[in-house]
Amino acid sequence: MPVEEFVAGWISGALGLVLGHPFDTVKLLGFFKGMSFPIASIAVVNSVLFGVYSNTLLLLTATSHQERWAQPPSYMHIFLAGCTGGFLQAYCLAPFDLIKVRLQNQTEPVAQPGSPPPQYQGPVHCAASIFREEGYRGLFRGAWALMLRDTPTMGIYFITYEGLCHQYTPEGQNPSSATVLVAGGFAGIASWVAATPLDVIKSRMQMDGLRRRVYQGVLDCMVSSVRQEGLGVFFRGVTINSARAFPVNAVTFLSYEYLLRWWG
Ligand SMILES: CN(C)C(=N)NCCC[C@H](N)C(=O)O
Repeated sequence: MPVEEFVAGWISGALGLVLGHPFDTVKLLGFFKGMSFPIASIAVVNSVLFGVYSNTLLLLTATSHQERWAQPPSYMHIFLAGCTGGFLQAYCLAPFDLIKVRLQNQTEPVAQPGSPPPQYQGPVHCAASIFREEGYRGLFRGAWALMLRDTPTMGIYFITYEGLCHQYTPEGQNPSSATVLVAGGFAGIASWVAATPLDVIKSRMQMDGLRRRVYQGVLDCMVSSVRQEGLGVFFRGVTINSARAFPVNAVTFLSYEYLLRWWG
């Protein structure tokens, strides 16, 4: 099994994250102290996404990454490989994402004098407290919503990227840097527009259980959110998600492609 894609996915995910960090911080009005935890987690998750995507395509089409521009796979194969990568990355992402959401939501924009200390003192303390108070399954709270969010959206992500690259690249050539940047940016936007409804539900499920359980499951969370706030709830954060997605994914795909060309 080729491992370059895992390593390239690892590095490119970390680079994208550095660029997206200011947007992530604004998104939840929280202050996510330190970047080592998000970099480590996104790097692992992106490595799984890109590594599984590329190896699934290799299984389906018997073409390696280097051969794919000359012998493009079908959109069905790209979609299936993207969905497989998305499903497995969601499983790895679940505990990291839960910790990120819990830490972001507990932090006030401005600390009030005399206010109680935060419940979680950092990522490791947060993971240990969730494990102690909510059990092993607590670490996977919201994982179903995350898998529902990421499986189809990663299919959309890779179809958009590969489709735009092919559209703007002469037959048999590698896409130019500008094409990779634009295609990567739009792939990020398309995937986040598709992901936002379940992203909202996922975050609510992850915060559920902190004090008491409110939702019975993903469907119940969807129904009660729509009842209370209307359909607009599914588009909460879509603008900031898209603004963040363009630069993050442009850089992610550019560094991914260049690392693979450099090693190939
Ligand atoms: C949930 N969705 C839509 C995605 N994960 N999309 C793929 C982009 C991944 C990239 N690290 C980012 O954070 O934008």
